[in-house]
Amino acid sequence: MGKEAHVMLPLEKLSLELPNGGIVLGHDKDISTVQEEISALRSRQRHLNRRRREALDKLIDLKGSIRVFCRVRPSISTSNFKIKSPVTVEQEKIAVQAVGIKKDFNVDRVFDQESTQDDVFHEVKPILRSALDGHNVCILAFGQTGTGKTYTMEGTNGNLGVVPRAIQELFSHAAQDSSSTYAFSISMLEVYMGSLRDLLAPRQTLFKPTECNTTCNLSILATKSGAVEVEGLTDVLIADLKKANQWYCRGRRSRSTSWTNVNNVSSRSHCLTRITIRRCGGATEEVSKLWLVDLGGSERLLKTGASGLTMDEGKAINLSLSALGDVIAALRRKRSHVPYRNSKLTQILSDSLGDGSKVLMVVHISPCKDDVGETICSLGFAKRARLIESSRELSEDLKILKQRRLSELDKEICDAEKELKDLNEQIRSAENSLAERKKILPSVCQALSDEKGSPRSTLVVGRIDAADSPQPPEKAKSRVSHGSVPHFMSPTVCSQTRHGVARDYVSKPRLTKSVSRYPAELSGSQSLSHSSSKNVAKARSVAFSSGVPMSKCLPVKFDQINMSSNSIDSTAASVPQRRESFISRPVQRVPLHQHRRRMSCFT
Ligand SMILES: Nc1ncnc2c1ncn2[C@@H]1O[C@H](COP(=O)(O)OP(=O)(O)OP(=O)(O)O)[C@@H](O)[C@H]1O
Repeated sequence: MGKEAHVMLPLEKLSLELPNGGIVLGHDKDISTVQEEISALRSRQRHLNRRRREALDKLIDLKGSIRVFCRVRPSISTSNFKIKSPVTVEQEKIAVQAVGIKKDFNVDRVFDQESTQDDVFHEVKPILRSALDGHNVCILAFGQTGTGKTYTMEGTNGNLGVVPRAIQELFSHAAQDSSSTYAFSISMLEVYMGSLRDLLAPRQTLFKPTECNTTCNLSILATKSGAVEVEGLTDVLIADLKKANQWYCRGRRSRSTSWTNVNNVSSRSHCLTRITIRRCGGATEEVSKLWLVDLGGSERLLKTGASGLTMDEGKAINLSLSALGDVIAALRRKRSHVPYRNSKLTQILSDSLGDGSKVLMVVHISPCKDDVGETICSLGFAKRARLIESSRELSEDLKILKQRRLSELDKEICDAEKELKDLNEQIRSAENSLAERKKILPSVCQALSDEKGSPRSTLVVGRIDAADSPQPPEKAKSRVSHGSVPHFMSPTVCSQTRHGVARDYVSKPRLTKSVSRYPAELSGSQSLSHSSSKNVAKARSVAFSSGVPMSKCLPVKFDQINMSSNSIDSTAASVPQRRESFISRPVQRVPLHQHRRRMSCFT
């Protein structure tokens, strides 16, 4: 036997067997170990997610489920000398001082004239996590006309506002969180003169551009579970951030705006953007709504110089804002009846303003002396909203305790998020590694799973009961012409002689393990002389007929083990001893050798 000869060894002899039945290839981990690792990481991820959610809920409850921020618009005075503003601010306090007036207001956070869109969004971000966790969330921009509500919510191209940043944040979180899958959809509508307009409705080409070309006057329905739905409102599933921004821009363009003395592009309606979040984690699906509302500006009609339609629009805005004020007052007094139905605006938001939901109101004020009256009105509104949380005004001691608890919860959330980030990385890399293994050893994986349930060492030589044996693939099946033996293996004269010997073994049950594990006529070269694309199926059908899963065999060069060239035939015919390799005959070396090389690409 020359150096070219090869033998076949069962895979388990070349690798380390694990107690769980898996096989370690080389020094690497096996597939089942990686799978176990992934499931352990996932269970830790679930635990941390639960902890993070609980801490966030506590934090938001402690801070107040209705939070009020105040943003002061930069002064737009063009005159050279600076007029002292009647508004002075601290971190959580605003003082308004003018002739005969001195009022202080407390809010949860003040953004002064220098504040940036980043500063505002930084404070808004935690409440978005609540929306992702399954709570209904409502973010409202409120204030006098021209004070920057639209600037805060929409922003400009270079200075994105809360809505585009929130959408971005939702997608970014969804990409990072491997414990749940998220689906987002967007709807936009405007409450205009007491009726609802669908801002994302398909354009009706028959309308002239100046006419109302979006669905008007939609009606509001309350479902049995208490959820509110706007009948017929377009809800677009947004697959990615790009699509989301496209739809959002489209909705913005459809808004009703007009010129007033106070604002060149004054919104003449309340614009409501709704992001519906569907979170699927395991067997449960949670649906929550994130409302981002740019309220129409409260205005003194004389001041805005509005007349005709613009005046009517202003009146409608003021009416619905006053209805919102009534709802807030009823919630504050914990009234059993909350007058949601007094306006379309409050009706739509009714399931996102009350119990279980989180509300954030950003009140916008002007720094100008001329606007002091409106500033005090807006801050009065903010104060009422804030009082919904009864325990707001605390003693200094309690404030310190509360602050300490808030810091603890903050830290808990940060730690959990940090660990979750690391876990996500680990899960991703483990999943990649699992996919790699599955890609590299498809035949091995298949054979290992096929083999489950049958003892690894049991060998049946000869006829196999069809019910017990794995079915060969269709292609292999078509070639079978002699029972379970493929056509290309139909017995030759020589092989029939040997077959007789093999049959003798079958009749002696105790020999089933000790015989060369491959019957003589199924020697390596015969079974493995196929093209690589077909060899798995064919080799399997051979293995089936021999009772040995082919994928457990790895070819090794003859000279790597010490064995005589004719040992297989001689042992088969004589005393059957356990033998786990066999030698190809010289004439069959080339195909087997080729096969070895092909098989090597799987290892
Ligand atoms: N923080 C800010 N920084 C820079 N510019 C601002 C800021 N706030 C508002 N502005 C500018 O002030 C003008 C009015 O703002 P905006 O249209 O957002 O007001 P509004 O409250 O939405 O008014 P309306 O209620 O009439 O729609 C805009 O030109 C806007 O760019």
